[in-house]
Amino acid sequence: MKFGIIRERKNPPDRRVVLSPEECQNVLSKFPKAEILVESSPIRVFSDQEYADKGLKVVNDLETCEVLLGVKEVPIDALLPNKKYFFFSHTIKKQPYNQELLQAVLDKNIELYDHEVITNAKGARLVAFGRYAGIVGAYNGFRAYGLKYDLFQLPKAESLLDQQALIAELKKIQLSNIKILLTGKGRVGNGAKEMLDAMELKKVSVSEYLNDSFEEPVYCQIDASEYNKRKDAVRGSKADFFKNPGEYRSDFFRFAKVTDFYIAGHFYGDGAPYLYTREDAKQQEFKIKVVADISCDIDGPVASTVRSSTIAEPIYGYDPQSETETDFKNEDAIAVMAVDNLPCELPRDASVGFGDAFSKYVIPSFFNGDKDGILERALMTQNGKLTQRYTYLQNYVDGKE
Ligand SMILES: NC(=O)c1ccc[n+]([C@@H]2O[C@H](COP(=O)([O-])OP(=O)(O)OC[C@H]3O[C@@H](n4cnc5c(N)ncnc54)[C@H](O)[C@@H]3O)[C@@H](O)[C@H]2O)c1
Repeated sequence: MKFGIIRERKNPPDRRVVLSPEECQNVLSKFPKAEILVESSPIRVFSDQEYADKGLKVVNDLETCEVLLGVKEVPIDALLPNKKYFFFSHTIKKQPYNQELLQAVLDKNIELYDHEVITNAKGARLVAFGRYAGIVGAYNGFRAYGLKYDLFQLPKAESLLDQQALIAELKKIQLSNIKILLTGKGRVGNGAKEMLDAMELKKVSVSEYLNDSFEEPVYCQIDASEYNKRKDAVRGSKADFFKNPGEYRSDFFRFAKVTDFYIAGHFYGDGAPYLYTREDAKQQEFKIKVVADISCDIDGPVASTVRSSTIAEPIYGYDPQSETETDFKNEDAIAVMAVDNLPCELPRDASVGFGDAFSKYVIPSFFNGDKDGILERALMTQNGKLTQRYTYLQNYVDGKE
């Protein structure tokens, strides 16, 4: 089986890669029937030379490969017909901007495996960049906090080598006894938690967070059952909330009243209540003044996120009273960090972590007859048609929605 590591071609340039030079070596040593070619790239976080140094062939043409591995969407004119491709196609939610891409995939008889739908039998995702979004998002949030109050100036994450370098910077800062709230206990939430723990911040329970005062900065990590409650006052649960989000209302305001810096790392499901609305943010008691919104749902559950921001310009201000954007340093402004491609700021670590999971869960499937069904579940297109699991995209492909 011949794999090809493709060059990323999307703009702005993405420096990440599915398999690092070391991970390629691991794959080759574990699977004697595997071959890997690497398409030359001037922007990849690992240089052509780093691959060559590990004995890999760096080429300009992947025509002889059967399986092509990439991260971001492949531009239509760069798609090679009749190949198996892995990348994030951003089509499973019928995203309008990638409708033509999915049509082209079908026209070119490509077998598309989307990273987002690589799952185990229970439906849990197996390969993702979320942890790195959490790591960078928490860091960027502290950076925003320092800039808003002119307390300290952290360098941009993208200028630092890896997670350890980010942690080293965070350890230098002095914080007063602020309260930091973190929502989400999945990949993103726990990535952010890694950073808070590395800073040796004290973790407190919900009741301590809401009721007590501290002599040092503290944080509290909460999940859906803590920031939502059932409308009928019956005791709810996370599982019940996932099933019946419409039966719940937000219970976030009690946290908003005591929080200085909020890190949003939850998933927001359709039909769930907003954590805080524009009205909530207008209230005198609403205390939050810095938000690192890693979840980054626009104009929705975290109302101050009126747009996403960019790695180049990561912070903007939201004025709750006028509901408009303003200078984030203004006294009444909420400083918002809502970068939607955070893992790109830590391309080396993100690629290593992603590749580790990819070679553990996906590569073996090519050599064991896909005994766990991983390839079968992730395969979206075959023989110029959507596979059974993805026929719900037919109207989208036909241009009817
Ligand atoms: N800004 C970025 O660059 C970036 C990068 C990656 C992911 N994200 C976003 O971060 C969010 C979290 O991603 P993740 O990988 O941590 O997800 P995850 O599935 O690993 O964790 C989701 C968390 O949200 C909670 N949750 C609340 N309501 C939920 C619901 N209805 N369904 C499922 N979970 C629910 C879960 O309990 C859990 O704590 C997603 O919205 C994702 O799009 C942003």
